[in-house]
Amino acid sequence: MSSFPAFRLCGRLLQPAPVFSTSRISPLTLRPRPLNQERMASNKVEPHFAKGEDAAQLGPDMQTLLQQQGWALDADGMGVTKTFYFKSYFKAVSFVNLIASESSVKKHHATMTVRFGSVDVHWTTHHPRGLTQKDITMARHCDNGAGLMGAVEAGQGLKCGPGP
Ligand SMILES: C[C@H](O)[C@H](O)[C@H]1CNC2=NC(N)=NC(=O)C2=N1
Repeated sequence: MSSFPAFRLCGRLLQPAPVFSTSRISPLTLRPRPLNQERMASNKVEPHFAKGEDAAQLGPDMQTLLQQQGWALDADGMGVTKTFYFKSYFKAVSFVNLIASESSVKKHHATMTVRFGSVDVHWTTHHPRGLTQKDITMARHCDNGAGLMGAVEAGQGLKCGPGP
């Protein structure tokens, strides 16, 4: 049990975690193991295109998404993810509905997490497994839709603050 005080933010119980805990110390090296993010950054993940996709054609479009549009590969390179930020919860939900509408048309559906002022979006293709043209098309649709909904830069989105 932690001896640090716990408090609530946005309904979540927050407990400060020590930077290094003994469970993260390797008995062999006595050095802390890297945090998840560090591990992912040092492990270069490559896009994994689904069987039957033209990787030579999709590759450059994928690189544009990753290098210029703020998308990131997920841990196994089978999907792409991006967080969109909004000034209101209503805008965030409207953005989700915009994507949901196009998803019905294209029969391709994102995993989306709506927060107070942001939406996490993840695209992947299940059959065949990997990244496809559909994921790229829908990711672009998200970028266009975010523009229409007045998405803002990270840090400018609506944040959960202390109540009155
Ligand atoms: C039959 C139906 O079209 C498929 O199951 C669709 C549904 N929506 C989907 N959405 C996404 N993101 N990936 C898929 O592989 C997928 N498959």
